[in-house]
Amino acid sequence: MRPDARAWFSGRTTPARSLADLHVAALLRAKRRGGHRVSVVLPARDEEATVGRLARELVDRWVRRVPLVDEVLVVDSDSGDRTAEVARAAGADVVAAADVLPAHGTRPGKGEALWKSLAATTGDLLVFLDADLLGDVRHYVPGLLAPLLTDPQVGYVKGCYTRPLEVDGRSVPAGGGRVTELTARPLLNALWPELAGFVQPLGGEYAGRREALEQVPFVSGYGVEVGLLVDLLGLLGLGGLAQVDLGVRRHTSQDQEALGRMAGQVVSAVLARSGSADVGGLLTQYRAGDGGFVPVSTLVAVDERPPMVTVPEYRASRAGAV
Ligand SMILES: O=c1ccn([C@@H]2O[C@H](COP(=O)(O)OP(=O)(O)O)[C@@H](O)[C@H]2O)c(=O)[nH]1
Ligand SMILES: O=C(O)[C@@H](COP(=O)(O)O)O[C@H]1O[C@H](CO)[C@@H](O)[C@H](O)[C@H]1O
Repeated sequence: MRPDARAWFSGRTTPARSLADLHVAALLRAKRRGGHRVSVVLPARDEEATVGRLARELVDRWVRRVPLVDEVLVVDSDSGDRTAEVARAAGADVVAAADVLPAHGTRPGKGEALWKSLAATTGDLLVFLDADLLGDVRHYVPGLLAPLLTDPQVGYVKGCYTRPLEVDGRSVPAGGGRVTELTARPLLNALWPELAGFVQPLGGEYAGRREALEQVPFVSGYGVEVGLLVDLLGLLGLGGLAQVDLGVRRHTSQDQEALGRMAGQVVSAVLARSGSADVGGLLTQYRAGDGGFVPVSTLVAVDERPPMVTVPEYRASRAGAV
């Protein structure tokens, strides 16, 4: 690892493996002293099985009992199941991604849901969590907020963790983060070695200051995490980034073909940022059929939304909020 990445890894990685690692009362004081509002955002597509427990725990613990959080918003990303109803019943605010900034239309993808969340929330600090998290994640929100509440130099914080893999309902202790290990990490190490200290560059749990997040584009699909990391490196410098060790992260996993498409989107986002010539953006995978291999092609080209500060309706709403 390059010296700058190693120094960053050593100096900017803090433990938050459980609530025991955190001084929640001090964080609450720091929030009040700084006059912060905190929004937690759950992008959710077809997560009815998991979003309810997660949203309920967040609202009960971090809004009602300990007011570290001011709003929990589930952004319903074109779900076909009861995600919205389940999240609302659990006490979360819910908005359909398609209903936010309707004049700007709607696009599929996680990054679209996250971009829209900037216009549907009020916090100056935002925390993003996947809606398919499993297990005890009580410490995730305070852990991700801690660097933002205690160090004004930090503008963006990524969670890191070990990644058990859930396969057919069985959990194996390692093997998760397949796109990270097989695609994102090799690419990032080659193209932005200063980011080599990030243990989970694609992780879905992160937090940031609105004043930073609103200044960068959001890749509309699964390239959003790698896009944000590279763009916020450019905006804030390595010194403005941090990571917290959240211990373990379990979530519902997708199959290899789906992750292949995800990897295609990540590669497109990286190539677009590395100055590579316009790439085709078409991924062809193969399914084995009785009569031989069947090609299946998917568009993985980068589609991204501009920095939210360039959106007039957003600027107007924020002017009204000041
Ligand atoms: O079009 C999409 C795809 C995914 N997601 C959400 O983004 C998070 C991460 O997606 P997923 O679980 O599919 O990715 P994985 O964690 O398996 O890499 C989850 O909360 C999804 O519901 C979303 O809001 N819109
Ligand atoms: O880190 C990864 O390799 C992928 C896939 O994880 P798994 O192999 O399903 O544990 O998961 C992440 O990547 C996505 C793209 O950036 C994020 O949107 C997800 O939140 C994150 O889970």
